[in-house]
Amino acid sequence: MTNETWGQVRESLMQRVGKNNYTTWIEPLRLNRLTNGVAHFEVPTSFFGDWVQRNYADHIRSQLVNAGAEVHRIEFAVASAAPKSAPVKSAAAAAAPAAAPARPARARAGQDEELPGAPLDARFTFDSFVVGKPNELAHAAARRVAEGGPVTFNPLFLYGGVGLGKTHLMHAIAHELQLRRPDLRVLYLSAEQFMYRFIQALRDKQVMDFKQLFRSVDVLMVDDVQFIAGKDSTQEEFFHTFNALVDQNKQIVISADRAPGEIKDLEDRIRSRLQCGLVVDLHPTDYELRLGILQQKVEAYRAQYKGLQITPGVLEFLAHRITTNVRVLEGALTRLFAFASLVGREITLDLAQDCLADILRASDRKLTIEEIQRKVAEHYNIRLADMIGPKRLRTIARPRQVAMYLAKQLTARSLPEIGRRFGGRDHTTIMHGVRKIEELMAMDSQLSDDLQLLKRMLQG
Ligand SMILES: Nc1ncnc2c1ncn2[C@@H]1O[C@H](COP(=O)(O)OP(=O)(O)OP(=O)(O)O)[C@@H](O)[C@H]1O
Repeated sequence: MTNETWGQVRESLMQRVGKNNYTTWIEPLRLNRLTNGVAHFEVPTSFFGDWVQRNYADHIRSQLVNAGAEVHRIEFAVASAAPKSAPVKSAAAAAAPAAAPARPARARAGQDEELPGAPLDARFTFDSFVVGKPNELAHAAARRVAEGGPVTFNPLFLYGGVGLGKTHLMHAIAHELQLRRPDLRVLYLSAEQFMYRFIQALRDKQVMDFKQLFRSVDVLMVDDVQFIAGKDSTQEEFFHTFNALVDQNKQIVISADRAPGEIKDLEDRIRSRLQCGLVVDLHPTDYELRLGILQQKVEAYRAQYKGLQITPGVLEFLAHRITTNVRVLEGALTRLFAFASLVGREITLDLAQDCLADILRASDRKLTIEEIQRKVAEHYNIRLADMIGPKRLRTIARPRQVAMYLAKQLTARSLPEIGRRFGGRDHTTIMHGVRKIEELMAMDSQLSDDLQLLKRMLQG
């Protein structure tokens, strides 16, 4: 196997494990050799090797096999030239991907000490972030923090499903702060990196240094905080760091894939602290936002692929069909441009359908009414059988109407078809249920929050 193959495998690993995990754990790996079905990798520290072995070795092996390499086992050994205990900074900083220009978040204004942050992706700025209804509040809050003025809400807690722009917004805040307030010490890292640093500090008996470092920043941004749930000592340390910074009136920005109240195994005191500031939701994208993002990306591609034509309607088609997340949407466009330029053809609807058949098929997954009923029943803690049963008690009838409403909104089923799946009810009953929920939603914010959450879970 060549290093080129490993390069390709790394690309697919990034898709599988997510960008943050990739940057922290995969990028620093160096393929040494492949002999007798064993792939040998160099790692910066033995802790690093253990971690990757436990969490990512299976992924790595299966991607290597997919790329045609004969690999039965993976081994990790500490690189001989590497220092005995490499700080996480070296893992993250060494990881700056060649294709995505990145620069590490550093201490500024005459402070020599480098902060142990993850690299910032130079592409993730406010300029390149497309704002639409689903993300306008998150964007406005991020902008406010990026002004670097007095702290008005602490923390800013951004949450939303996969690939909806949380990391992008956090990097944008960091970039903007570095421009506007170079005097501030801004630290961005993932919760996983926070834990890694902390464990390393424990092992090297440098916990005081760790505490001091984290308490000396002006703006702390921690991505994917759900990662620390269930990790007791890391949670404890995070809690203390958090409190110390809030007490000093330093800004904290947190992101997660769900709201603080929904993160399982998170200590109550942390949960309630996280809820103290501004909690903002990045909603799933709508058609207009997806189209806006595609149009912006196409502009960037035009410079790269000069002369490549794209027929009207292709972007609308993609925005309509690929609804999963922005990362998939971007991936589709990248593939389309690369393919069209290789074969020297215009990007037409036919070409898009051919070249993106797998992505389009995957996005086509149809939500069933049964799935909706099950999720709604779970959410309201009622029995699934009551969804189709005759009970008229409000505690059961209301969730049933919520499920009817979602079935109408999220599937292409007609009212009579929906009625059949709700125990043979008449279509007028379904219509009444849908209208009732529409009316209530306007007055009842709890109900409208419930609906947002259910939609996100069902479409996620
Ligand atoms: N509104 C937007 N405008 C432009 N690009 C966007 C927007 N939202 C997301 N993206 C792009 O989509 C990709 C995924 O976004 P990002 O990594 O910020 O997602 P995330 O919410 O942090 O996901 P994860 O939960 O996987 O960490 C990035 O390339 C980002 O630039």
